[in-house]
Amino acid sequence: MVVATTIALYASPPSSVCSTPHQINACDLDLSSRSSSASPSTSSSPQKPIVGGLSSLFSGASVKSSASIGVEEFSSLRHDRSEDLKDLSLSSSFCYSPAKFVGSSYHRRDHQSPISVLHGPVSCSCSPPMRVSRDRNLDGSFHGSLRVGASGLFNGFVRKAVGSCVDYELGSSSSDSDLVDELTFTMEDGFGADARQPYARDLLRRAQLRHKIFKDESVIKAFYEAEKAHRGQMRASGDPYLQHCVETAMLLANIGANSTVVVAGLLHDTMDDSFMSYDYILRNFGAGVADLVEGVSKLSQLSKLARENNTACKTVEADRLHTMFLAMADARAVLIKLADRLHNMKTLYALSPVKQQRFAKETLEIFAPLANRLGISTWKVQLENLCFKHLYPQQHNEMSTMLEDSFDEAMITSAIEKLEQALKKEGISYHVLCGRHKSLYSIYCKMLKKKLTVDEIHDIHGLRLIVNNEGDCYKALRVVHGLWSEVPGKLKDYITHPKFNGYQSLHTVVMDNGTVPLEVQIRTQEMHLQAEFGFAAHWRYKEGDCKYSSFVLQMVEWARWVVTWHCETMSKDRSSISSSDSIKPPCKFPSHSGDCPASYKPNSSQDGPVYVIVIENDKMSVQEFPESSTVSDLLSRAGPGSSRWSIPAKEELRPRLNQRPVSDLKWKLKMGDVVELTPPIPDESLSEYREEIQRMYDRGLAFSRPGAVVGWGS
Ligand SMILES: Nc1nc2c(ncn2[C@@H]2O[C@H](COP(=O)(O)OP(=O)(O)OP(=O)(O)O)[C@@H](O)[C@H]2O)c(=O)[nH]1
Ligand SMILES: Nc1ncnc2c1ncn2[C@@H]1O[C@H](COP(=O)(O)OP(=O)(O)OP(=O)(O)O)[C@@H](O)[C@H]1O
Repeated sequence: MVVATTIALYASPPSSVCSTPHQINACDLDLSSRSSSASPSTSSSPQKPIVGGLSSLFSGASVKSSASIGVEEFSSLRHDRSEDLKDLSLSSSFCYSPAKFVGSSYHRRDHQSPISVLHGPVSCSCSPPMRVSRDRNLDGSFHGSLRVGASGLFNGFVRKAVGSCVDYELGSSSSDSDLVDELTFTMEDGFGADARQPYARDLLRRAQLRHKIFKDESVIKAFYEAEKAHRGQMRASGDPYLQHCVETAMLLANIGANSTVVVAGLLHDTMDDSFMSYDYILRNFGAGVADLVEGVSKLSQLSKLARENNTACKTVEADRLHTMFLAMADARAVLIKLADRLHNMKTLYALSPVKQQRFAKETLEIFAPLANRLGISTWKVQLENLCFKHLYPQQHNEMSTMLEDSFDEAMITSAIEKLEQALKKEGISYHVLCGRHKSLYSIYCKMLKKKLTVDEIHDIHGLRLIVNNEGDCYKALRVVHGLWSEVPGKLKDYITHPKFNGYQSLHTVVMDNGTVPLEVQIRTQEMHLQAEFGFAAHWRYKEGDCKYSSFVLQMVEWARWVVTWHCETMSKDRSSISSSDSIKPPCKFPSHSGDCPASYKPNSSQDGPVYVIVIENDKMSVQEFPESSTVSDLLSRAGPGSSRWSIPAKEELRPRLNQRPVSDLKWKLKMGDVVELTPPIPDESLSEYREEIQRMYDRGLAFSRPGAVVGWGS
C-alpha cells in the first residue's frame, strides 16, 4: 500500500492521516496505531495547572458516552482494543482529497492538504497504516535496566552516553578525559564489531523497510557513523543506543524531512555522547549537518539546565525558553530535538518515577508547545498524551477508560465518504475534506477549562471542509444539514461575523446516526491560511495570544514556515506541491513581502528582545533584555548598585559567557547566550576569591585583592 504521509503544518489537523479516497494513511508509521490529535494547553494557557479529580466532570458522562457511541469502534480500524490502548494517544485524523473528482471543475488531489508539510507519498513499506503493531513499551510494564554487558566495563561510558539525553544523573558531568580513562577500547578498534555489525545491519535493513530515505547514501553513511560513535552504549530501556538514533531519524523521515535533517537526526547525540567532533561531521557530511547537530547539542544543554532548575514551573521563563529555542537555533534543530524528546518520552518507563515526572513536566511545558508552534500537531498530541499519562495517571486512566469506546474512527471515515458523495452530487468542489478525533488530553483540558462533562464536548469527532469560495461554504453547509440533523444553537457563522482575530469559518454540529455529535467546519483556502498561519493561527488561539510581542509571533511564524518549507520542498516524492491549486505559504522561500506575516528573519534584524540564560548561585533564570544589550547591561542588572563594571584580571574569577570567561563587557548579548555570574571554581585555593565574589554580589561592593588589578564597580 502506498502511504501518503501528511503532516499538515498549516493546513490540516493534527496527526493528519491523509489519503486518496479509499485509503487511510498514517503519518508516523511506527506510531500510527496510536496517533492522536492535538490538544490545548501550553505553559501559558489558562488550563495549565491540571489537577484535581474528574469525578464531578464525569457525572452523567459515562451513561451517554457509552450509550451514544454505538458505531463501530475505532479500534477495529486500527488494532485490537487491549489494555495498552489506554496508554496511547487516543486520537487521529483522517483526510480525504477529492481524487474522485478528477476532471472538469474538480481539483485533482493526491494529497490532503495543499500546504501540508509532508504530502509525500512516502513509500513506507513498513506495517500498513492503522495496523501497525505498537511498541511493547507503551504499556509501561517493561522496566529495563542499564544493560552494559557482563563485565560492566563500560559503565562510565554508558553513563556518559545516556546522560545528556535522558538525564540519568549517572555521572554525566564527567569530562571527556574522564571518559577516555574509562574506555578500554578506542572507537576505531572495532570493539565488538563482529558481534554488532549483524545487529546494525539488521537495524538498518528494518529502517529501510520502514522508510526509503534510509537507502540514501548519506543516510547510510550517517547510520554507520552513528553506529561507530555509539557502539557499546545502551539505553536505560536496555535497547542499544543506536536504536534511539534510528527512531529519532525515523520520526523525522515520517514528517517528510529531507536527508540533511535525517542525517543530523541520526548523529544528533554524537557530539555530546561520543568523540565525534564538529569538524569531523563537517568533513564527512558538510556544514549543514554539522551546524544542525551542534544546534541540537546546544538545545540539549539548555534543556538540561532548564530541567535541573525546574524552569517549566515558571510560566514566564518557560515562555521565554520556547522563544529562545526557536530564535537561537535553526528551526530544523528544534525539529530534531523534538523528535529526540518524543522518542525519549515513549521510552520513559525505563526511568525512575522521579525522573519520569521531571521529564514529563518539562515536555508538557516546553516541548509540546514548541511542537504546536511549529505546527507538528501529531508530535504535539503524542507528547501531551504521554505527559498526561505520567503526570496525572489517575485522570488519564479515568479518561482512557471512559473514552476508549468513544473514539470512533470508522464513523469519521464514513462521514467523510458520505459528505464527499453528497458534495459531488451537488457539484461542489473542494480542496480538502479531513477529519480528526480530539485527543484525550485536549478533551481533558477542555472539560476542565469550560467545566463540561464529556458528553457536553461536541467536537470529539470533527470534519473540516475547505472549498473554493464563500458561496460554496454556504452551499456546503446546506449539504451538511441535509445529510445529518443539526444540533440547535451550535451553528456559528464566523464568515459573516469574523472573530476579533480575523478567524473566519462556518461551524456546525450535527448528529451522526442521531447519537454521535460531529462538528463540521467549512471555510475557504484563504480563511484556512489565516486560521493556520495568520493572526488567527491555531497555536495562538490555543495559547491565547495577547501576551506575545510581535517579535515572538513573527519569529514563530518564520520558524514554522521554514520547517514546512524544508519538509515540503525537500520531500522528493512531492511533485504536486507546486500545483497551482495548492494552498501555499504566503511568500516564496526565502524572501517575504513586506506585509507577509512571516516576514521575520532570525538574526537578520535586531529589533527584538534577546533571551539569555543567567546562572547565579546555582540558580538559573531566563531573562529578557532589550535589543543590543551588552554583558555590562546584564551585570548591572544582576548586581545591586553600580551599573559600570570592570573585568577581574584572573580569568577564573570572571563571569562566563557560553563557558568562556568574559573579556569584553561591551559584547552584545545574543539569543540563547548562557551567562554564569558565579563560575564554578574547582581549585580549593580559590575558595577565598569565591567568597569574596559572593560578598561583592551581596553588597554590590568593589572586589579587590592585594596584587591583583581587579575591580568590580566603579
Ligand atoms: N485557528 C483558529 N481556530 C479557531 C479559532 N476559534 C475557534 N476555532 C476553531 O473552532 C472550534 C470551535 O470554536 P467555536 O465554534 O467558537 O466554539 P466555542 O464556543 O469556542 O466552544 P465549543 O463549541 O465548545 O468548541 C475550535 O475548537 C477551533 O478548532 C481561532 O481563533 N483560530
Ligand atoms: N472539526 C474539525 N475538523 C478537523 N480538524 C479540526 C476540527 N476542529 C479542530 N481541528 C483541528 O484539530 C487539531 C486539534 O485541535 P483540538 O481538538 O486540540 O482543539 P480545537 O478543537 O481546535 O479547540 P478547542 O479544544 O478549544 O475546542 C487542530 O489542528 C485543529 O485545527
